[in-house]
Amino acid sequence: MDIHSAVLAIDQGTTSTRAILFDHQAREITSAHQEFNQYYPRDGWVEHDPEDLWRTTLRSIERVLQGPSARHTRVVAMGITNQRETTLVWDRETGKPVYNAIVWQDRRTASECERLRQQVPEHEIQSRSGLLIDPYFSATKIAWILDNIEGARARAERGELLFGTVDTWLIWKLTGGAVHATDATNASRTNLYNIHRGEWDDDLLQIFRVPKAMLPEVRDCAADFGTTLPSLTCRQEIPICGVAGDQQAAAIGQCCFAKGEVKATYGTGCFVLLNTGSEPILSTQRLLTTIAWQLDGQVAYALEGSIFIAGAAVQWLRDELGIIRSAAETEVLARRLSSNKGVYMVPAFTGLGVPWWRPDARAAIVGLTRGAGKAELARAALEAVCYQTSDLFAAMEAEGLRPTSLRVDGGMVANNWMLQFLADVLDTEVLRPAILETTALGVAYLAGRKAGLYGDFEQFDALWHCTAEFVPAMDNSLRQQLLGEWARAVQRVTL
Ligand SMILES: Nc1ncnc2c1ncn2[C@@H]1O[C@H](COP(=O)(O)OP(=O)(O)O)[C@@H](O)[C@H]1O
Ligand SMILES: O=P(O)(O)OC[C@H](O)CO
Repeated sequence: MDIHSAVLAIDQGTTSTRAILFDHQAREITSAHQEFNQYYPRDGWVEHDPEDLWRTTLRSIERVLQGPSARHTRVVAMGITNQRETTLVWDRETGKPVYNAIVWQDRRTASECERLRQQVPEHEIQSRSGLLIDPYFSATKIAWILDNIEGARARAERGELLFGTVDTWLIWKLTGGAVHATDATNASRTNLYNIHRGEWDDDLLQIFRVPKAMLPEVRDCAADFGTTLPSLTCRQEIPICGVAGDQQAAAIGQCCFAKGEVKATYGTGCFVLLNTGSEPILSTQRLLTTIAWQLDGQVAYALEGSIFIAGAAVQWLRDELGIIRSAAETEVLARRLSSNKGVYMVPAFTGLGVPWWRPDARAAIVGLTRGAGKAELARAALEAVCYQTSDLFAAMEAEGLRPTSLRVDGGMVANNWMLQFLADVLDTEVLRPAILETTALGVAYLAGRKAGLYGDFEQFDALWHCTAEFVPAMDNSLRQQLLGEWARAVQRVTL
C-alpha cells in the first residue's frame, strides 16, 4: 500500500478545537473536534483553562492520527491557527500557567484602557501597531496578569515568565518547551508589535508596561517552529511549519490574495479582512490595520473590521432565552416574517467593536410590541449581523476601499436567509465557497507550502470555487430605511 503525504491543521478556536488532515491536493481526509468550557468569573470576564486548550488539541490530534483514514498517510507538516489576542502567561521552568487564559472577548481592562486613552494620544498607538486602545488586544491583558498575580511582574522582568497567544502556548507544549515563538499575524494583534518595522516596539512595551523578556520570537507564517515530541503525536515527529491567527488563515483559505479582495467569517464573532497589499493603510474610520501574512520576509497587510458578537447572539437565543432548539431554526423563523416589524437587536453583550469601540456598551432589543415573539427576535439577531457588516463596509468605503464582492465562511453561513439579507443590505454580491473550513485550509496551505507539498498562491487560487452566490435584490429605499432604523437603535446603546 502506498503511503501519501498529508498536512495536519490544528484550529484552536474560541469554543472548540479542531484537527483536520489534508492530502497532497489540499483535500480534507478526516477531522476531529472537541468543545471545552468557557469561564465567566465576573461580569465582562471570559477565561479558558490553558490545560483545556492543550488537552483538546492533543485529543483532536490523536483522534485524527489514530483514525482509519490516516492509516496510509505520513504527516509531513503541521499548521497551527488560533483564536487571536487571547493571552497566556506561564513559568519558563515548570511550564505551568500563572493564571487562566484571558480570552479576546474579556472586558476587564476597560477602565485601564480609559486611563491610557487620557494619557496617550491614540494615534501614537495606531501609527505603530495599527490597533487602537481597547481591552480586545493582548497588551492590557498581560499587564493585568502581571499586576494581579502576586510576584508575577518581578518574575516576568527577571525572564522567569513567558507570554504567548494560543499558537505560542501550543507550540511550546508540542515541542516540549523547546520553542517560544509566534508568527507575525498573531504578533500584530497584541498592540506591542510594530507592524511597519516588524519587531516588538519598545515604546509600546513601555506604554503598556510589558517586559520584553517574556515575549516570544516572531517568525514568518511559513517557517520552522520546531518539531513535535513523538510521544505527543502518535509516535510521529511532525515539523510545525505554518502558523497564523485564525482570521488571517481564513483570508488565505478564501484565497484573498489580491489587493481589494475581502472575506468575512461568521462564527462566534464576525471578522472582515480586506487585503490592502504591501502597504499598510492607517484607517481614519477606526478600522484595524493588521498583518494578513508574512512569507519570505514579505508582509501583506489588511484592514480589519471586528464584530464581537455574531453567531453568539443566536447561541444566546438558544441557551439563555431557550426560544430556539437549534441555530438553524433561526432561518425558518426569519423566513416566516415579511418584515422585521420594527424590532432591532444591538448585540453589544461584550461592548461594540469596529467602528464604535465602546467596551462599556451593553446589548439592547428595541421596537418590541405586544405581538413580537421569537420569530422577531430570531430575525433581529440575524439582521444585526448584517447591519454590523454594512457599518464596516461603510467605514471601508470612507477609506476609498468599497469591496465589490464578499467571500463568506464560518458556522453561520449555513443560513441562506441571512446571506441573502446580507447581500441586500450591503448591496454587494455575497459568495459562499465549496470549502467552508477555510481557517484550517489556510494554515494547512502555509505549512504544506513550507514543507514543499503545495505550490504557490496561483496553484492554490485555482482550488477556490464558489458554490452559492447571493445577489442583491432589495429596493434601495427599503435598504436606507432599515439602515437608518438600525443606526437609531445603535445610538440608544452608545449615548
Ligand atoms: N444555520 C445557522 N444559522 C444561524 N447561526 C448559525 C447557524 N449554524 C451555526 N450558527 C452559529 O454559528 C456559530 C458557530 O460557528 P463556528 O464557525 O463553528 O464558530 P467558532 O469557530 O467561533 O466557534 C454559533 O454561534 C452558531 O450559533
Ligand atoms: O475563535 P473564533 O473563530 O471565534 O475567532 C476569534 C478571533 O480570532 C478573535 O479575534
